[in-house]
Amino acid sequence: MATVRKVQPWRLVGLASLRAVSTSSTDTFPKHVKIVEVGPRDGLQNEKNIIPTPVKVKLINMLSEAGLPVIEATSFVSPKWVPQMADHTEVLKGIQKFPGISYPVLTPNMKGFKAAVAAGAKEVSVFGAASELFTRKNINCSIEESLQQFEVVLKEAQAASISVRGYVSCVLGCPYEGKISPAKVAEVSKKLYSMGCYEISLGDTIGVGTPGIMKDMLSAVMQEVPLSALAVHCHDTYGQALANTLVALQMGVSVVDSSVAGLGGCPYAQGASGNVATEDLVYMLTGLGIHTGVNLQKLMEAGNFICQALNRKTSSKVAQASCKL
Ligand SMILES: CC(C)(COP(=O)([O-])OP(=O)([O-])OC[C@H]1O[C@@H](n2cnc3c(N)ncnc32)[C@H](O)[C@@H]1OP(=O)([O-])[O-])[C@@H](O)C(=O)NCCC(=O)NCCSC(=O)C[C@@](C)(O)CC(=O)[O-]
Repeated sequence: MATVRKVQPWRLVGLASLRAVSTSSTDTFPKHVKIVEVGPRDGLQNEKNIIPTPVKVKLINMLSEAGLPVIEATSFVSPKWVPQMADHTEVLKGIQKFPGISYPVLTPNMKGFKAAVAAGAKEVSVFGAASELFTRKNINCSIEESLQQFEVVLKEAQAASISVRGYVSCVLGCPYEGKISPAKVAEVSKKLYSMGCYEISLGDTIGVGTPGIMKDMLSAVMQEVPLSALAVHCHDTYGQALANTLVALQMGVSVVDSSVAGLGGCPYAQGASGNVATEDLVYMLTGLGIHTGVNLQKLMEAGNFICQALNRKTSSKVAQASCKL
């Protein structure tokens, strides 16, 4: 197993000087980007060995210290389907809730929603897909049935003043169906938005997309859902996540999902690697002069902590570089 070197503050001096390298053509980018940190959920859900609950709680607390505005904490899904998330209640109850930070959790149905609310959730996410086969593999129903379940969750959530985010997976390709049409992504996104999801996160679940396809897909979705309600969620399987995210930013998207240390994958999308690393995203945004409110050094400490706990090398290029500088 790789040894994870500790991030030394002096190494960040090198990073700070690199940050001066910025582009002059930043006019089309948003001034501020909201980062949705999905590491504790998307990042850890696929880990084979059960991670002790205190490690998950400490990771989330460290990410809060780093200033991430949204940290997806866990999933209220079936423990038979995703054993790693079975400690959802303990995690959500155990973390320190920082003022101004949201800690959403995944809830596929009413059973998950009720358990999440009982554990103190103030925000939840429903998760659909633009692919019939992926929906079947992931949540054991058709797209239509999934939307019917989500509608019930949304009604209950609205009555309880709980915000709901909606995911659409497989927006740039599906592990079972291959190509997915932008029109299908737009259709599912529109339905989730019309039901009351305040934000739609568009997931390149298996990281197969390239910038041109991202542009076509976003152009179609933007006809149906306001730009201000869109987020992108790019996995980095083919090394395209930052490039795809950059295109989305150029098109005006200002919410980006990412995972500390680039951890992750989906149990129902074999071979998919983690999301774009939050460290790499923050580094790029800082270079573009885009504000995130995230402290890169504290973020790298959180990445270092979880990589040590998992006995694994970080997938963040920025964290790797900072250890070499
Ligand atoms: C949706 C189900 C539950 C349907 O699973 P099912 O087997 O069709 O459900 P069921 O209603 O027949 O229930 C089966 C058992 O699960 C229980 N159950 C039922 N619901 C719950 C619940 N909420 N929490 C806890 N337990 C639950 C239920 O009580 C029952 O227990 P039993 O009677 O056998 O003891 C299942 O398919 C499931 O849990 N799927 C989760 C899959 C998952 O978490 N995937 C990863 C997240 S999605 C993702 O990573 C993509 C994303 C979001 O990151 C974006 C991207 O990258 O594209």
